[in-house]
Amino acid sequence: MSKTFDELFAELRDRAATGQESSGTVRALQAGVHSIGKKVVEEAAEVWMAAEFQSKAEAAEEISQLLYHLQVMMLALDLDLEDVYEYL
Ligand SMILES: N=c1c2ncn([C@@H]3O[C@H](COP(=O)(O)OP(=O)(O)OP(=O)(O)O)[C@@H](O)[C@H]3O)c2ncn1[C@@H]1O[C@H](COP(=O)(O)O)[C@@H](O)[C@H]1O
Repeated sequence: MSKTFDELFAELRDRAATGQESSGTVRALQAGVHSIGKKVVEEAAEVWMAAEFQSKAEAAEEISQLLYHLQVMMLALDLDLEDVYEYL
């Protein structure tokens, strides 16, 4: 089911609060900022490649994954949406 950026962030914050390792988000947070940072860079590169060489739908999927990993990084840094929106 699709969701908005804000809805995903609320869901990930709830997942983090449970601490259940069945959640990939919890495992990513346990792995830490260095590991999350590598995923951000990896997904950013996949967005670039999809934009240049793949379909719009594939680019959209890669963009969604990059947004997810950016949100995980925000949680790792204890940043709220407002902390980021302030700069938009
Ligand atoms: N939207 C996402 C989402 N986007 C991307 N990802 C992660 O990003 C990975 C995609 O990376 P790649 O395409 O590079 O695939 P991969 O290299 O095979 O993945 P890894 O081996 O690195 O895990 C996926 O395997 C997920 O781990 C996501 N993981 C979770 N969500 C959503 O987050 C919510 C919480 O999920 P859980 O924490 O897993 O319960 C749910 O609504 C999920 O739909």
